[in-house]
Amino acid sequence: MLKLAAVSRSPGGSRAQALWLALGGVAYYACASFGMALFSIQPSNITLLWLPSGIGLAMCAQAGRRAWPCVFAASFFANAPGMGAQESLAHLLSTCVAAGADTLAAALAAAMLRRHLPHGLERLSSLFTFIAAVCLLPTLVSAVILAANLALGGYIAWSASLPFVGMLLFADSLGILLVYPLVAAWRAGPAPRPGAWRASLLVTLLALAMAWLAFTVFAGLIFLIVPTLLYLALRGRDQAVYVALALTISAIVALAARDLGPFHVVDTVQARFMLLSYLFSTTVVVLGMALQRHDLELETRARQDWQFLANHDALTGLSNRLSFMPMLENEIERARRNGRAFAVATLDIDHFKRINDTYGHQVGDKVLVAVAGRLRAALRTVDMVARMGGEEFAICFPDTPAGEALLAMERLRTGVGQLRVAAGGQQVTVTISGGMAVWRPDQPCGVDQLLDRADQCLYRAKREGRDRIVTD
Ligand SMILES: Nc1nc2c(ncn2[C@@H]2O[C@H](COP(=O)(O)OP(=O)(O)OP(=O)(O)O)[C@@H](O)[C@H]2O)c(=O)[nH]1
Repeated sequence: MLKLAAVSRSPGGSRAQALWLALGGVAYYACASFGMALFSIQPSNITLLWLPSGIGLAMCAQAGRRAWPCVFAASFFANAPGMGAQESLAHLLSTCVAAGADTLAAALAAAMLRRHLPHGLERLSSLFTFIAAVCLLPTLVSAVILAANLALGGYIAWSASLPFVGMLLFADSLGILLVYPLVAAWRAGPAPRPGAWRASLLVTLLALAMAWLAFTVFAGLIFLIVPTLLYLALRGRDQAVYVALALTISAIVALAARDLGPFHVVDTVQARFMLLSYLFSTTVVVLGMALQRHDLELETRARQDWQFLANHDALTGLSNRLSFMPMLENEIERARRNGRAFAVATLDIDHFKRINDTYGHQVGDKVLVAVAGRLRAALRTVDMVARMGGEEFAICFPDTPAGEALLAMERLRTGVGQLRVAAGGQQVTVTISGGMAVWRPDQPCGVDQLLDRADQCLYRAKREGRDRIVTD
């Protein structure tokens, strides 16, 4: 699963941020200049991949408004030669509008990221929100402005503006999709060990070699790049995966800019191989993702099982002491806030040792399960019952005055007395003794003290002859 952290605002001071912005600006300018040279389909000069959109987003997500002038300047200087900014005032204005649109897209994407994915691209389920809100929407706004600006400036015909918007939308979104995860993973994760890079490097080289061969020898190889990168996505470290993805996609776009290669097929043998490769890669990718999801489900279920086992008694399924104590603590907090009383009881099966000694441990266990079942069935859903250990149980009656809780305890005592547990040909009956303490707002006390008071009452019930409830 793709797990990414957000590009956060750095607490590292304004100096570090200035350096970050300067580096971002240079990277923006370099990628934009190279992009126009490498990734454009000649002679239309339409850029197929605009990595600066991702760099601009990372800069704005990191530094907010302070990044805007840097993005604007980097975009302006990258666009200026192509748009002839120095030739006339009109061209200068068009270049400014283009740089403004790029800055707007970056700022908008950062704002959408903060609003819709404050923790970044953390889960597979947030990928579609990321694509729609952070990639497509901001780039659509800038693409429309850019296309209109170019048409108004006479750079392109109005009839070409619509396909131009479509191209920009994809090119800019792709830039965000490739750069943002890379930057986020770099800033969030620990630096990978050199050894971890070796395997990733080999797979990256394999993907790059496939891209080159697809454009020179066998077109269908283009589709086999997908399962190769999927292997890395499922096995490699985040940083390595995003580096490989960015490099491979950039290489493909750069190769395609000169010659459409595998995307321009006339040879039937090549076309059939492409078809098979496409079907194979689609199957592998879908299967891989489905298996990944299945693995995650198993992991989640195992974690839930462990959590249940840690908080519950394995024999009776009731909560155990470990989970009962914090529940009781919460209840005390709640009662303190509301100024309401509530009751706590501890109860114990009478002469349980005798049952074990007479009928054996297995019957003793059956008695414990039967008593636990009766307690759970007779109590309200809001009441909390736990097996505290051995044959001792505890109950918390939230928001319940002493009289009502005592009635409930008496009902439990009678109910348990009516239980019949089969032991060979015989029927075993049991009784319980209980001690009850009431937490009152005018006499507040802590968890240990409250349970101790209930225990003292329980001892009294035992001393006074068992099969009874005593309250303090
Ligand atoms: N079968 C079974 N017995 C258990 C379990 N946990 C504790 N016991 C037994 O429960 C018995 C508790 O005995 P005692 O503490 O002497 O209490 P008692 O016999 O119920 O006597 P009073 O509480 O004074 O009425 C011991 O024999 C323990 O071995 C369990 O999970 N299963």
